[in-house]
Amino acid sequence: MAESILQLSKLITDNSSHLVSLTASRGLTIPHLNEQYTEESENFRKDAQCAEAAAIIVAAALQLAATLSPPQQSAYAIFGGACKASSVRVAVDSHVPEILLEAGEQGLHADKIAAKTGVDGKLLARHLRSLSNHHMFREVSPNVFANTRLSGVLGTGKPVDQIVANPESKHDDTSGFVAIVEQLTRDLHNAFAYGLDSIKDPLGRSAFQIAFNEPLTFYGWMEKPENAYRLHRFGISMRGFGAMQPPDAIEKAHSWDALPQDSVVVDVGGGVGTVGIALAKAFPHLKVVVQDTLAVVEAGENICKNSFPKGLASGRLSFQGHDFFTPQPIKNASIFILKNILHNWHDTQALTILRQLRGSATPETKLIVVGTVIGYNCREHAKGVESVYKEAPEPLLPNYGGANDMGYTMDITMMTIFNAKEFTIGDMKALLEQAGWRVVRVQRSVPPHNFFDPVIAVPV
Ligand SMILES: C[S@@+](CC[C@H](N)C(=O)[O-])C[C@H]1O[C@@H](n2cnc3c(N)ncnc32)[C@H](O)[C@@H]1O
Repeated sequence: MAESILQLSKLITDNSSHLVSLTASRGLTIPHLNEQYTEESENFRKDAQCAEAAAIIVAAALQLAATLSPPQQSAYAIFGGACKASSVRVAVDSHVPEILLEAGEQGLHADKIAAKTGVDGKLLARHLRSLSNHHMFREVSPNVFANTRLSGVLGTGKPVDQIVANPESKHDDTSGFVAIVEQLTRDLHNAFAYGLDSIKDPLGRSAFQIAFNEPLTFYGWMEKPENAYRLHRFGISMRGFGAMQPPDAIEKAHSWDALPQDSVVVDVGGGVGTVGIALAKAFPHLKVVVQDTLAVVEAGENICKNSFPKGLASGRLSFQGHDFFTPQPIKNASIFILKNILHNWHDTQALTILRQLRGSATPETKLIVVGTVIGYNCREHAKGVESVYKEAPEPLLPNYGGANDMGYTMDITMMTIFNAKEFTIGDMKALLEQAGWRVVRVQRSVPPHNFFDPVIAVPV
């Protein structure tokens, strides 16, 4: 026990020195916790060595806390998470991060914050104080609160008057992160309470379906006219997830350069073409086809007419309406991409999607599945699969523990909404094999970029 405390402390001190000297030598800055958040403040983490050192420090600090805190308190922090989510919802729906951005360093009294949106100042102060205990907001003097980096990311950056006058468009033209926060803490939070009911449900309904007494799937529910705001916000939240990934991630996911001239790359369920456009721009020798539902590809084509008209005109990029549960019409693809698709579907439906692609694959076609690969929390690898992943050093959990929690949260979220999952490499191998694909390589990324993990498979 004493030895593990010393090992963890050493990881913290060694990597802190490493991080400080790396950033100094590269002219990068580590932001202060109490600074207002800016996108540029995260620049140091774009350096892979800095990102790794930071991840090790965080993982070690959290493991040290778990080791030394009374277990009841550590457990309380986990099972009491609903209270914190409730406070976040109060803060975000009351536009507190935007109000405090305008208030600046000295902060604002909770009564004045509350007056801007008509909530109760005394109750609001208690929510903000509870969050400030985790450095989300800070109490600069009794009942006076200011932003920190953590509360800053909960704000859209828009003027408060504008949001209050037009709350329905709060998320328009934003990075999408606050749309994710609102979606999770408003709608999905109700569904999370029904996880136990779902795993016991003889009808196999998702927790979402039980909570909302809804026979439709989550997507079907969002398409109801009364959920127009939710559907709109969902689209923006997808952009938010995209923004959390490194911008050149798709370019690094495969040796695109090595593909012969005019190789056909099909992004199946490619949305409005975010990946397709990036690939066609970076690798003009490819022919990229983005497939999705008709309404989505029409929207994508319109976006592309503005952002990349040359791609459309030259035929390097095209959009095609296609239902991925039906036979794949492109029979000469070098690459099929499935990015963030399989985790939305139950295994039986995911299997259909994969089999439709297998049915149209040539012996040389490769399938690239991109999403989160959930790490086992033990040091055991999937046999027969080349895995490009740097495990965290002992005595940390191999997958960086608490420094790498988002994938696990996403997994439970997918279970809650869709009865679906984020895949471990074992799950992925098994599913792909059933559909006639063999996994040959997994390229997992070190936190925080680890929900963009390409899995390469070939036809069996
Ligand atoms: C989570 S989004 C992923 C989009 C994109 N691949 C990305 O990573 O940004 C899932 C996509 O699947 C599309 N989709 C849903 N059902 C589909 C179907 N039956 N056929 C084709 N696309 C579908 C949706 O329209 C949406 O664009």
